[in-house]
Amino acid sequence: MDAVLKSLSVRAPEAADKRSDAPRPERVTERPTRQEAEAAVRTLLRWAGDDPEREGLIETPQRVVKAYEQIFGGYRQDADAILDRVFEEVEGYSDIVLVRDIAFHSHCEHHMVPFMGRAHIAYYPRRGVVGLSKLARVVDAFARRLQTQETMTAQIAETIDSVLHPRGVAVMLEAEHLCMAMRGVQKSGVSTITTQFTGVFKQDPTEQVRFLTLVRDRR
Ligand SMILES: Nc1nc2c(ncn2[C@@H]2O[C@H](COP(=O)(O)OP(=O)(O)OP(=O)(O)O)[C@@H](O)[C@H]2O)c(=O)[nH]1
Ligand SMILES: [Zn+2]
Repeated sequence: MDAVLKSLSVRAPEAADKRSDAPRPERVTERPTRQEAEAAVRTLLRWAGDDPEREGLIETPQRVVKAYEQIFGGYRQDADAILDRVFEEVEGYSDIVLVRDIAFHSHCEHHMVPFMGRAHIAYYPRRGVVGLSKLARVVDAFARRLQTQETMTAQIAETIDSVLHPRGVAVMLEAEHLCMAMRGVQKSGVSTITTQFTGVFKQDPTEQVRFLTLVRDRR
């Protein structure tokens, strides 16, 4: 079961242990109603300096909430379940499988501003392979949450590792963070690269080089 889904599970307030020496209870997160979410958008529109009642903005809160359902739909997805179908009839194929240039859009957890880029994923199958699209679906399941690039990289690698038990997983994300481009330090065109390796990719630097070479080789 996916840790983020678990951390967002709703618990009754009385279930929390009130003793001061007790371990910290699991976070209680009540999902607000759609009406509450739309009211929050109206507040932000007023905070930005606009009039939420003017014609162009009157339906914007509904649209924003609908957009959030898609953009943050990853909270309602179980990433492990995406990988539950394994194809074993692959004539014993056990060499590298690399899916590169998986485009993704996410939002940074610090500013709720988009960061976007490409994910490259490789694994050495141990017992069959998964559908290639499923790797892209795992990327989306984590991208459609509030994220840091590092966390997202680790979550993708951990999910593939723990569900498929391959001989190794390599994940690389390259992304541009609009919170660095549109605001704050205002540097455009900066890429951030993150990698996470498990198994043979972690143990053997030549496997890392093979992965990086295949990611970079554009012939
Ligand atoms: N490590 C990491 N940092 C991120 C990511 N996305 C955004 N950030 C950074 O998160 C930091 C938040 O810094 P704070 O000082 O708390 O916030 P801030 O005052 O808005 O920072 P500035 O962006 O420098 O204006 C910034 O340096 C962002 O560039 C990410 O995915 N990974
Ligand atoms: Zn940010």
